[in-house]
Amino acid sequence: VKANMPAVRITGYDADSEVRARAIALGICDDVTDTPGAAVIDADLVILCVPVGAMGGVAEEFAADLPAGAVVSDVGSCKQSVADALTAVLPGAIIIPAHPVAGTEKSGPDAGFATLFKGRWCILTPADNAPEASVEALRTFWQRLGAEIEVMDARHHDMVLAITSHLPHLIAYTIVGTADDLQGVTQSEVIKYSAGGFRDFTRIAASDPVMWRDVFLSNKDAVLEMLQRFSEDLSALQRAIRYDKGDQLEALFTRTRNIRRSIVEQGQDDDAPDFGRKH
Ligand SMILES: NC(=O)C1=CN([C@@H]2O[C@H](COP(=O)(O)OP(=O)(O)OC[C@H]3O[C@@H](n4cnc5c(N)ncnc54)[C@H](O)[C@@H]3O)[C@@H](O)[C@H]2O)C=CC1
Ligand SMILES: O=C(O)C(=O)Cc1ccc(O)cc1
Repeated sequence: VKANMPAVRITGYDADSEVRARAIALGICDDVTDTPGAAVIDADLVILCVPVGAMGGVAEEFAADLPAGAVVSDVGSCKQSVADALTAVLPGAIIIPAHPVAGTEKSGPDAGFATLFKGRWCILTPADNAPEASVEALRTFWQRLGAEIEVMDARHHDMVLAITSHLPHLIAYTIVGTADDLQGVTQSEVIKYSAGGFRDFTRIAASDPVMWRDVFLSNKDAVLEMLQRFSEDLSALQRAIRYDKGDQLEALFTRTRNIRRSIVEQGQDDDAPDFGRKH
């Protein structure tokens, strides 16, 4: 925001006083406050950037100080639970949940950078009664940060992101944990012989534990649905290996290679191991 909209005044609040001090030192906030209420008191737009399980509690803390007409949004990785939590504690407020599908495995104020949202999707999930002018204002805000905008229903968002982002993280956490638990294989061997695929998993598996705990608990239904389908497909592969069905394995691997090729041909990937790319 500082880089793209220098006239916008940014007031920050974080429960951690060290984070508040760092935000000032980095120049990413003009001011920080000691309470959430003081941060929102003259706001046009409030953006909640806390783990998804903490959104409702933070909103409750500033509810009494929120100016009429302010737009309340967020950047959480799942949307229906956030919409429900905010609606419950901010009756009558203009709530437009959002998810910039961009990030890294790093967190904290030092992990941000001005081009993070450039060319990435930002998904808005306004309720049906959200004022059109406010949705358009939030669309313009994210466009000014370089993002491309999609508007969709919160439940649909949660289903799509469950397969494209949440399940890949769950798989990464699992495989790195499984490798670490192996008897008879030392940790140094895992590190020494980790080929590209495993290294990519370790990057994803280094993502913030609290953030991802909250994503899985908050998007439980969609994640469990996708996990069920994934487990069935994995079992089918397991059977194909057990019964030497090489043709089945080859057919699947050919299909998936073609999917990857079509993504690269369309210029929608630069080979970076990053689930946050647009498309
Ligand atoms: N890291 C990523 O790549 C992406 C994260 N998101 C979403 O963005 C949100 C924030 O994630 P990050 O910025 O990565 O995390 P972060 O760890 O950098 O920042 C979260 C901050 O929230 C503060 N906090 C926690 N509970 C609080 C409370 N009750 N009151 C006040 N402050 C509190 C923490 O002290 C921390 O500084 C999450 O909802 C996450 O799902 C969305 C897209 C990408
Ligand atoms: O680091 C990666 O590869 C990511 O996938 C980052 C990311 C994490 C959470 C999101 O909701 C969106 C993007």
